[in-house]
Parts: sequence; structure tokens; C-alpha cells
Amino acid sequence: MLHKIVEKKKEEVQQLKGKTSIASLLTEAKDMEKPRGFRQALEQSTRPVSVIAEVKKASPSKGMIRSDFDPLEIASAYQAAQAECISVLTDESFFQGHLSYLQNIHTSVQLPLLRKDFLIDEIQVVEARSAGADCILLIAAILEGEQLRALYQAAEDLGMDVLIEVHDRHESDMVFRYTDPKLLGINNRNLRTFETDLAVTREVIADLPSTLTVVSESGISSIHDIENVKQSGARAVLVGEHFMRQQNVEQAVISLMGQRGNHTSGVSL
Ligand SMILES: O=C(O)c1ccccc1NCC(=O)[C@H](O)[C@H](O)COP(=O)(O)O
Repeated sequence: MLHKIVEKKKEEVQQLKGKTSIASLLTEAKDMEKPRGFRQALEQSTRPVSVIAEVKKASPSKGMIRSDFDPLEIASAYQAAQAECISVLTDESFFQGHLSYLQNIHTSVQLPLLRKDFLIDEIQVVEARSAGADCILLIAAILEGEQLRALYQAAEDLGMDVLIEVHDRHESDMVFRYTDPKLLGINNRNLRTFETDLAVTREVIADLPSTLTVVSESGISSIHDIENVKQSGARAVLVGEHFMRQQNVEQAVISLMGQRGNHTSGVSL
């Protein structure tokens, strides 16, 4: 699946380069207001575990997740529930996302935004900023070391935060060889089998500096899961499917994460 996705991304990058240039996207990116502090929002929250709440219509592993899908309404519900950050899937072919979702959410919602996609070329990084992203995702499994370093640098030059995603120690070693990560995502989903296992967070985190801000990603749907990854040392979680399957998205966030500044529900300190 990953191979298929990357092949598609290569085509999309060529199409994008046919339509525009890095220079022209850079001009747009520089006209944007300064990025909202994505990592800072996760680190400074009063919640014991912060949340990146994902706007996700469909996925390769689950097919259609939410057919009654209004990205702006969902993002507004996340804001009302005081999610720390929002992740917006912009991939069209495999997740039924769209770059316009990110642009519209950026205009109407004030939370820091992650462009969730499969980035392999600098032009996508600049496009992300010009569409309103405050952070990008870089997936170690699909990047060579030098490529990772270059994309990381491109994002930093634009003032964006970077969430680097790994699934095992081999990938986290590679990330530390080529970058100085400040925000590391541990994906509990094996992208070859699609199975999720929260033990992955515990295993990978064991080798990481304790000062690093770690986000546990995928397969999280209960307060027990939040407790589990908090015990492992994660500062934040990335949750998509669980929220997308609830009728009342705002209430779903509050039930799972607790109210900010009032931990009567969700996980305790
Ligand atoms: O979600 C998938 O099926 C998937 C397949 C292949 C590559 C990536 C995939 N997901 C991306 C994600 O990282 C998740 O959307 C995110 O961590 C939220 O996960 P969940 O809460 O399990 O929806």
C-alpha cells in the first residue's frame, strides 16, 4: 500500500510542478500570517495528554469511515471541544481528503493545523504552508535520510513545525542520524498489515530522549488507551477514526480527553 501511495505521490508532484513552481508557491507562503505554534500547543496544554484531532473521511484500512462528512463542521467541533491541534488529511486518492479542506479550515478555525499527507518533495512542503498548514508530517518509512533532512529543513525555513513519524527503532535511529527532531510521532499502525498495537509506542519510546515530545498515533479509542500511552511516556495522541465514528464529535473529544483545565473526565494527572 505504501509503495502504491508513493508512486501516486510522484505523479502528483509532477503534475503540481507542471501547474506551478516552488518560487510562486513561496511567494504565496510568505504572504501568509506566521504559523500558529503547533508543537507549543501540544506541549503547553493543561491537559495531561494533548490531542491532535483528525479530519478523516476514509482510509485504506477501513474504507469509508464517515459518509456524512463536512470538514469545516468537524474542525469547528474540534475547536469547540478545545482540541489542542487539528490534523487534516489532504490526500484525495486513498483518504478522500482535499487540499481545499485545509485552506477552508485555516480560514475559519484558529487551532494549529497539520497537513496530513505523504510528502516526498519540497514543492509539497511549500504548498502546505501556502494552504495554511502550521506543521507537516514526514513519514520515515517512505523517505531516504537525505530526503528527510532536506524536507525537514524546508519546513523549518518556513517557520513550520514538523511531526516525524516512525514505526520502529530502525526508523527512529535513522531520524536521529539525519535530523534533530522536536516532535516525534510513533505510529501504532503497521502500514504493511494495518494492524494497530499500542505496545509499539512503549517499545519505540524506550530508546528516545525523555525530553522529546512524543505523539502516539493511530488505534486510540478509549480512556484506557489514553492511560496506556501516557504511562509509556507520550505527551500527545493523534486520533482520527474514533472521533469520526461518533455522531457528536465535540462530545467525543471531551469524553476521551477531558475538559481543558477541569479533569473531571478523560485521563487524570
Ligand atoms: O489509516 C490508515 O488506514 C492508513 C493506511 C496507510 C497509511 C496511513 C494510514 N493512516 C494515517 C494515520 O496515521 C492515521 O490517520 C492517524 O494516525 C489516525 O489514526 P486512527 O485514529 O486510527 O484513525
